[in-house]
Order: sequence, then C-alpha cells, then structure tokens
Amino acid sequence: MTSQDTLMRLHAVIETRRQGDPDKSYVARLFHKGTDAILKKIGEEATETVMAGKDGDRQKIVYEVADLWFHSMIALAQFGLSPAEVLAELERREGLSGLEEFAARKAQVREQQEGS
Ligand SMILES: N=c1c2ncn([C@@H]3O[C@H](COP(=O)(O)OP(=O)(O)OP(=O)(O)O)[C@@H](O)[C@H]3O)c2ncn1[C@@H]1O[C@H](COP(=O)(O)O)[C@@H](O)[C@H]1O
Repeated sequence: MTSQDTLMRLHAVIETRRQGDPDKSYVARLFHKGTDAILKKIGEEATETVMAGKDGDRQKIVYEVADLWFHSMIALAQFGLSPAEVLAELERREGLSGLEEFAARKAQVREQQEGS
C-alpha cells in the first residue's frame, strides 16, 4: 500500500461525508459550515504547525502537519479537487530546480511586460 493510496482513501471518505450528518461526522460538520470555516481551519492548523516548529517539537510537528494536510484535503474537496491533482503537480515539478523555475517565471513576466 502506498502513501498515495492513503490520501485517496481519505479523499473518498471525505467525499462520502458531503451528505453526512453534522452531528455524527466532523467532516460533514465542516462542509455544513461552509468554505470560510474550512479555510479558517487551514489558517489555524498552519499557525499551529509554525508554533510546533518554533518549539522544535518533532512529534507535535508531525501531529500538526497531519491536521494541516487533513484540512487541506477537505478544502480540495470543497473546490471539487482531489489529492491526485496536487500529487500530479508535485510530480510535474520533480527534478525542476525551484531557483530555475523562479528565474523562468521572472523571465516570462519580463517578456510579457516588454511585449505590452
Ligand atoms: N484525519 C482525520 C482528522 N484529523 C483531525 N481531525 C479532527 O479535526 C479536529 C481538529 O480540530 P482542532 O485540533 O483545531 O481542535 P478542536 O478543538 O476539535 O476544533 P475547534 O473546536 O477548535 O474547531 C479535531 O476534532 C480532530 O479530531 C480529524 N477528523 C477526521 N479525520 C479522518 O476523517 C475521517 C472521517 O471523520 P468523520 O467525518 O468525523 O467521521 C476519519 O475516519 C479520519 O480518517
């Protein structure tokens, strides 16, 4: 079993919660609250991840990043996306230096500005 399977299985569970009972399911409750509530959770979990990092607490970092990924997956579902699309984007970037990509993007913007 791969990590991708784990993400896709969780995604499938999240999708089933769309019509779930908010009294029985955390995910259903969050869907029921709507986009702003989902995005707010991502902000909270990102902040908690930063705090865990500042504390240098490795176990807490794992716990908070799991919360962050989980809530990000609810956000993806809310926008009709799946982890497969994020994984495909990461695969597309594989082997592409971040600095080279940044330079290419800058050059593209410069060309667009010079062309207009
Ligand atoms: N992976 C998770 C998962 N990670 C975190 N959480 C919940 O996310 C919440 C995180 O909230 P916080 O840490 O901010 O604490 P909180 O006090 O509970 O939340 P607030 O009151 O502050 O909003 C907690 O209630 C956690 O239990 C999760 N809830 C569910 N899942 C997965 O989603 C599946 C479906 O869950 P249900 O929809 O609840 O059946 C589960 O089987 C799991 O696989």
